[in-house]
Amino acid sequence: MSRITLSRFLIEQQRSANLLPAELRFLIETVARACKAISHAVNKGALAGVLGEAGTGNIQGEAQKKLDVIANDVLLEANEWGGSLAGMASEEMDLPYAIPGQYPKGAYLLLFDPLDGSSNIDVNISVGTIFSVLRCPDGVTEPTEADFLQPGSRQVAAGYTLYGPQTMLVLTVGNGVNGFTLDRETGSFVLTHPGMQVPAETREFAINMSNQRHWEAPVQRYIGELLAGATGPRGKDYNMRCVGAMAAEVHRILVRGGVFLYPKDGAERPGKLRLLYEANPMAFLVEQAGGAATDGRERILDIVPTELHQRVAVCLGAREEVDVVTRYHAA
Ligand SMILES: O=P(O)(O)OC[C@H]1O[C@](O)(COP(=O)(O)O)[C@@H](O)[C@@H]1O
Ligand SMILES: [Mg+2]
Ligand SMILES: [Mg+2]
Repeated sequence: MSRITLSRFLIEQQRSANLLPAELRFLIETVARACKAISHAVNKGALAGVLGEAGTGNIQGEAQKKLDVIANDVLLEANEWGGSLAGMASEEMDLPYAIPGQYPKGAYLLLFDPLDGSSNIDVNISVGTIFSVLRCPDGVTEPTEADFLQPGSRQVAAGYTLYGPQTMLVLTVGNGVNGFTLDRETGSFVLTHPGMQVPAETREFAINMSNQRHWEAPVQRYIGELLAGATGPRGKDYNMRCVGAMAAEVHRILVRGGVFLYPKDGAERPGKLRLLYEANPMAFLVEQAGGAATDGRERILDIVPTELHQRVAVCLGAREEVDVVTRYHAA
């Protein structure tokens, strides 16, 4: 069987499905190249002196790891020549980055979480990069924050790269979800997981149980019913898995099913995960794979953002489970 590389796959999408303008294809290939470089840094770990704290903080008051900063720089550098892009926004940058005037300007905006699950990095557990692509509004050459505040339903591409036992890039351009494994010998991402699908039903959930005291009543009720197992209202036993990196949780769901929740955890915080570069791209992927994604009340992709680093509650994965959680919030 001939191997389909990411480049070949993207060219096919451009030609046959007519889904992919050349500019968007270049952009995705550039992001994939940057992720390869991040993967090398992650793999080297202590050998390259990349573990530990950077000694700085981001806009959200979180201490940055060295790899948060390295991954952000790699993505910026790979993309800052412009070409396909008019601007970028990142978890690790307070403000959006407009492509400087001397470079050609493209039609797209790129948003990313350069290193997701960064508390895992020093203990050699999976981390990822999450990205989302929007169209730059017509006539805008110097995008500002307002230009990035588009609902997730307007994404033209989204994906993540998971740096685990294998490095995998999982992508949607609005035509299903496909997974590519990095072949280190050839340096190519190769299509290994075509047409990924989230089964409608599951017996597995992921949530950080240590926040239980902060959850609202509908989430307490839902998780209580799962924990009650076969003798409870759901009539089956559930298993729990929680990696502490959203990219890994979503990957598990895309491969073998499940549901992941990061609910509202206290009056002062609507959730932990960021809407524009975590929840939206993952919601797009999960929906494209036949699953569902809500904040407990509404579809994540319909939320109109008001801030670049806005947080949101997340419930995504198996449609049946997400429907139950969303119904309990409405009750
Ligand atoms: O440790 P907690 O509170 O459960 O948080 C875990 C969540 O936080 C995150 O690590 C946030 O991502 P960052 O590492 O990019 O800040 C998610 O990937 C993960 O689901
Ligand atoms: Mg993250
Ligand atoms: Mg991050």
